Amino acid sequence: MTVKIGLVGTGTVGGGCIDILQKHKQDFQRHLGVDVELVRVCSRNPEQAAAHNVADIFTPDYRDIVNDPKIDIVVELIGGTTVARNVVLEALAAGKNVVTANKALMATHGQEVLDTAAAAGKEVAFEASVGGGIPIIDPLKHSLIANEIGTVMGIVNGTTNYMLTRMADNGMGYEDALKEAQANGFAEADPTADVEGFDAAAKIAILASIAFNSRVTLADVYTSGISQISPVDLEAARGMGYVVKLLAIAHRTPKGIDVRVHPTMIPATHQLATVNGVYNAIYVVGDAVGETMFFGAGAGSGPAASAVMGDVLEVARHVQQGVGPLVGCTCTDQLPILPVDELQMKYYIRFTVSDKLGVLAAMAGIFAQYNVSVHSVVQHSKKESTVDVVYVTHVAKESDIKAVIEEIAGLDDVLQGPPSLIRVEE
Ligand SMILES: NC(=O)C1=CN([C@@H]2O[C@H](COP(=O)(O)OP(=O)(O)OC[C@H]3O[C@@H](n4cnc5c(N)ncnc54)[C@H](O)[C@@H]3O)[C@@H](O)[C@H]2O)C=CC1
Ligand SMILES: N[C@@H](CC=O)C(=O)O
Ligand code: NA
Repeated sequence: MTVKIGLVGTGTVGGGCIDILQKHKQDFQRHLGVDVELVRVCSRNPEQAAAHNVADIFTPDYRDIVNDPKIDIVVELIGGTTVARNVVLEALAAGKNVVTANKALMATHGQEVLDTAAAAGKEVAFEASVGGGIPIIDPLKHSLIANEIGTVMGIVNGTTNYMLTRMADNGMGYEDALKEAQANGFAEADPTADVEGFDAAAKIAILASIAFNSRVTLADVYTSGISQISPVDLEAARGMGYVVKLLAIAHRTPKGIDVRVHPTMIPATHQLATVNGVYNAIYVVGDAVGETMFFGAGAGSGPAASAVMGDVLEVARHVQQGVGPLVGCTCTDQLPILPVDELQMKYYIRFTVSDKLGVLAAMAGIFAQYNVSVHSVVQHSKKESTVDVVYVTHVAKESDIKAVIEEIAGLDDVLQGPPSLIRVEE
């Protein structure tokens, strides 16, 4: 039997999938006994289909794919939560299996998608939605299933990791680093999702849902991106023996799920500190297995297409064997989300202030007023009349830190808007 594939989206990831299919179709038959055929592709860019030699099966309308009775698997690679949601839900309702790389969709409408799949008796696979080419969803759903997972955390956005690496190691400016990441096909259509942390937040929502068997959505994740981070912070961190990474963190705690994304200072010796460029790494701790770490390219055409095609072949195998969905939704529990204000950690905070007598004393008074103990304070001259003042605190409560920042930001001699705030993990 030939399993027929319809592909919606022929951009970075879709194009990579077409390339893999064309290169390895015979190998899939020989090694796996799986015969797959790409029968229709759809996008807003017919020139992409032509560039991948599939102009003859191109359609501009996704309904030509979801309504085609001979198609077994619909691959959604357009992104976003509007048309993509229609493609996925309509495909399932029409009795197709679905493979998607869409973390925004799975982190916001995951329950609806999985319920629709269950009602239709079809599969939804989304390995590429987290960590690009790194296998992480499949290990959580299969190899690690015997564990109670306590922690899943890591670097899950290739764009920002690439930018932070270029800024720290090559002194590159923020805008230039972002342009490079976009040119490499790492960034989302709207890179705000990357730099403001929403892409990483969607990914940790997906991972936390699977790891803790409890639905976590994008809206549950406290999110802060890298747009306030400047090379000054990266340099200051280096001077203290730290590196700055955008970490996605999810811990199971007695009070609920602690889930967040924010720039984080980690010691230069930490196992995540050497994960650079577009690479991602996800650290998972289970009660039986202990510590595990998954590493690889988190974005880009080949890595993402590798994960998508892995799902396609697995689902195609099930279609060929006539077996139904093997693993559907695993969210059996309803754990609360821990409010971020309850966090207790160390903080790095940089303010830009006028170089005037009395400013530092006023700031010190505010720290003391909220019982936030300062570990170190360093003053860096910026221009003649302004200075950067960098504080590192002892362990403090998030709500107290917020109050300190708000009050200091209100002082006349504090110049910038929000200060640079980086949480410190030891
Ligand atoms: N680029 C990457 O490294 C990775 C991307 N992803 C995800 O994969 C998905 C696709 O991303 P990219 O390939 O990077 O995007 P892209 O922007 O390169 O390609 C998007 C494709 O969707 C098509 N499209 C957009 N709206 C459409 C519509 N209404 N009807 C039909 N086609 C439409 C476009 O014409 C284009 O062919 C997204 O969900 C993204 O989050 C996941 C892992 C890595
Ligand atoms: N924009 C994402 C692409 C993969 O999910 C990233 O940079 O990691
Ligand atoms: Na993956």
